[in-house]
Amino acid sequence: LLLTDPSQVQNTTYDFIVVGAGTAGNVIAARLTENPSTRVLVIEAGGSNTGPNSQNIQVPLFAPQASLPNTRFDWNYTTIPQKALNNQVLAYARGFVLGGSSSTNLMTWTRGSRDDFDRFAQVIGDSSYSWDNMVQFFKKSEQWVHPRDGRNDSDEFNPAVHGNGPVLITTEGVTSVIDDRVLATTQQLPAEFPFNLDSNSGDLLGVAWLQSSMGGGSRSSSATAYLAPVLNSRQNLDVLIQTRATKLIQSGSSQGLPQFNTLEVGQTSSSKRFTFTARKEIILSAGAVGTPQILMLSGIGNPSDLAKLGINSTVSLPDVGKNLIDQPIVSAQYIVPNDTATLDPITLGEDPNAAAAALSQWNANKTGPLTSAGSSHIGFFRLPNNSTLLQNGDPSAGPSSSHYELAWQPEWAGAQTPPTSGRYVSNIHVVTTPTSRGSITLNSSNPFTAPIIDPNFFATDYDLGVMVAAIRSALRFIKAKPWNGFVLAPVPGFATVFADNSSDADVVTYIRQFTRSIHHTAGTAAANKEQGSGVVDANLLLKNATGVRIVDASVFPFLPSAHPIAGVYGFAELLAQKIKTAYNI
Ligand SMILES: Cc1cc2nc3c(=O)[nH]c(=O)nc-3n(C[C@H](O)[C@H](O)[C@H](O)COP(=O)(O)OP(=O)(O)OC[C@H]3O[C@@H](n4cnc5c(N)ncnc54)[C@H](O)[C@@H]3O)c2cc1C
Repeated sequence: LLLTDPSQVQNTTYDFIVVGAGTAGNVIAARLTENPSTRVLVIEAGGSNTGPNSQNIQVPLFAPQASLPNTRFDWNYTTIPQKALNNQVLAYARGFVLGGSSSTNLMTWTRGSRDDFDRFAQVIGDSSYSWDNMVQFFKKSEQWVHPRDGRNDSDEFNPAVHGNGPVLITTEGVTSVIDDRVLATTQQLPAEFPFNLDSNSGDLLGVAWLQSSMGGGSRSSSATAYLAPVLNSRQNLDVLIQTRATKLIQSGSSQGLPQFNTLEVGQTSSSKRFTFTARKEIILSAGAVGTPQILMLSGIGNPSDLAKLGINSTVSLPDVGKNLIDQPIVSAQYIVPNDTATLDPITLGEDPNAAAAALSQWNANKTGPLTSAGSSHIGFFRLPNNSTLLQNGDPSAGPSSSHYELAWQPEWAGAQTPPTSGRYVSNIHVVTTPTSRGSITLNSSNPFTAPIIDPNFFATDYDLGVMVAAIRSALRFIKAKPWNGFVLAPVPGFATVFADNSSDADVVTYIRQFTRSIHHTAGTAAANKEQGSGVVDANLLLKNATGVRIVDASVFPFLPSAHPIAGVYGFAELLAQKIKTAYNI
């Protein structure tokens, strides 16, 4: 049942309570309720993924609008001023809707590398998280569907890599004017930019066709793929939306440890509070911002920090909210001939007729330019082994992991103020193995006050150096022969960086002005095998307590050296199985 007010919930006790109907939360809820005798209550702060404006979270090309601040789908967070970015305050998107950030993200689907997951296994102390074991859970979460335009996609992916799960994965719904040029560049410069048929195979490196979580011409989220098919048919599943978990309440002790089986919820700062009890566990899946916030509101964190806000300590776990990892992203744009069929006439608003025609085509049969997620290709790369950036050690998980990512878009994209006309190709650059760490801290003991968010971008010279290297690498790509006569010039704001004699200082100036978050927040309730550090153990159970497990991006001790959501789904599938085994359900 879908419920919108806590007073509508008929029962006060369930087997499991899941906090957050986001990416991971819906996987857990859907898998646990496969057994009809297991009763699950899900609490979600945001609203429905259907209804007013929901086209923005369905149409692939509208994905950048899905996460805009001040919409009903976003938490509307901002960061504290970022010192390394000229003290800019950045928008910090998080999905506030059924499906969480899987309903609002940019849909890029990358698992990461074999070494990324083997490092997880080592740090968490459990071989379940190794690449070889995770493949079955990746496959359990997704399946390949063919691109919307019906073209032959056999040279765009490897079917053996993909599975038979609910999330739909595909390449762009339409081909683009840059596809041939990107592929020709991989042939011309194969040493630096090799072609990779499917970078979800564990071998991440090289340039691949971009895979996105969409199918049938629409976004595929945990709400559409996992929740919607079972929500009305399973009597043992209740989902309460528009309701926030305000704190965990200690219900007693078990095995000499504080036990948390009771959850307090409310709809506004001053509204009545309700409590629900879990017979077995409360599973926090509120994401890398929400989960540490709930823990700290419950007295779980650094006791002296919490005391300053008048919160009594229940469990001392100083790493709650620490170790925030995010990846910085910066874009560059190039001017291409005005008769080029880029996506700009639609996305920049220059041609309202083209935009209207594209929307009616999408409404009629879910085909056409709106079935593009924006990028055509994505590449993951390593610094050269002799790079001075690696002289103090390699922060990546191993030789199959990346240090940076490049992607190419047949349209204007980036933080710069967009023009209203013209045709462009954009290049994005991402540091995928950053060494900077930020934090989530409480601003107040009021659960309806946003926490203090600090991604702490470019706190290390390594991160800044990798971004410079990524931009220089992208320049070698775009200055290669296949782009001659097509890329006419960089946009004026990128001209200094583009110049053959640009200095590193020029590149850094650009980076400081235009870097944004890619919104891959993770690590704020990290899993760790060491006693005395981290927040959860190898089974993702809260340390020094009983009754609480955490399944979301906050448990990643590192980010995969790619986009994280396929890994979040994979972890959630693995944990659903671990929980079923633990309770014999
Ligand atoms: C704009 C944007 C673009 C991104 N692009 C990509 C991409 O292209 N590819 C990729 O791999 N990753 C991308 N990411 C990251 C990816 O989407 C996330 O890492 C992933 O979805 C996180 O899953 P999660 O389960 O940890 O959290 P979420 O999916 O965010 O779920 C958390 C849920 O908990 C709810 N919640 C939070 N607090 C409370 C509370 N107190 N009470 C009740 N409910 C609560 C939230 O409303 C939300 O529904 C992007 C993220 C964003 C925001």
